[in-house]
Amino acid sequence: MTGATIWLTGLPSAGKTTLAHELAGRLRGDGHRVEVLDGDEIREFLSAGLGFTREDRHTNVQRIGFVAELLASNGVKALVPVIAPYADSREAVRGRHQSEGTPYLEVHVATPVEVCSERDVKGLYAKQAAGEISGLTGVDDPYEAPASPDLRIESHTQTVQESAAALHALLTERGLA
Ligand SMILES: Nc1ncnc2c1ncn2[C@@H]1O[C@H](COP(=O)(O)OS(=O)(=O)O)[C@@H](OP(=O)(O)O)[C@H]1O
Ligand SMILES: Nc1ncnc2c1ncn2[C@@H]1O[C@H](COP(=O)(O)OP(=O)(O)O)[C@@H](O)[C@H]1O
Repeated sequence: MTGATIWLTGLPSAGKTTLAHELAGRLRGDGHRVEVLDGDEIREFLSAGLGFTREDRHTNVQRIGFVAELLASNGVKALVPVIAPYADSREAVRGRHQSEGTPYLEVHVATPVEVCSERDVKGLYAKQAAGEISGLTGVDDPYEAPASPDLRIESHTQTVQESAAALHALLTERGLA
């Protein structure tokens, strides 16, 4: 089966992880090999020691992009729910896939910051508001929204199932599902 990297970029609490796992379930049900490269897990091992400076985020995204491409070039659907806030970091990952001839899709989970901060799945927005942390993406740290993603998901106007169905439809359209 053809592998591919599907990168879900967006703010904290946008819905990246939820959608990655929902899509993973659907793809596995259809017999695809799937890995979800979750940002939090990667930061415990592969990117242990990295913080949230621009440089560290870039390094983190390049490492994850490298592993995703290895998996994708071996027939795996690599689903990557990672913020990746900088356009040049994302472009470098896309370029690596292009030069290897490996399919790559960029999905912007475009939930507005107001909705994300209400969801606040991990309590980060509250901590930032209380002055306990700083440098939170979308609040007091940059997020460069993709100019022309393969798909933009408005998760605040859809159920998880509807968003996952839109993602699945994109893969089908590209001959990947
Ligand atoms: N300052 C700050 N800014 C953004 N995110 C923060 C921060 N501190 C901790 N976290 C938590 O770390 C997760 C983001 O890690 P990523 O590897 O996806 O980010 S990045 O691409 O390297 O920017 C992110 O996970 P998600 O909420 O799933 O997006 C956060 O839970
Ligand atoms: N259409 C949707 N797609 C994804 N998540 C949604 C959607 N609608 C509501 N949510 C909720 O938003 C939250 C997103 O959290 P999470 O997936 O952990 O975000 P992220 O990985 O981007 O930080 C979850 O509680 C999820 O149930």
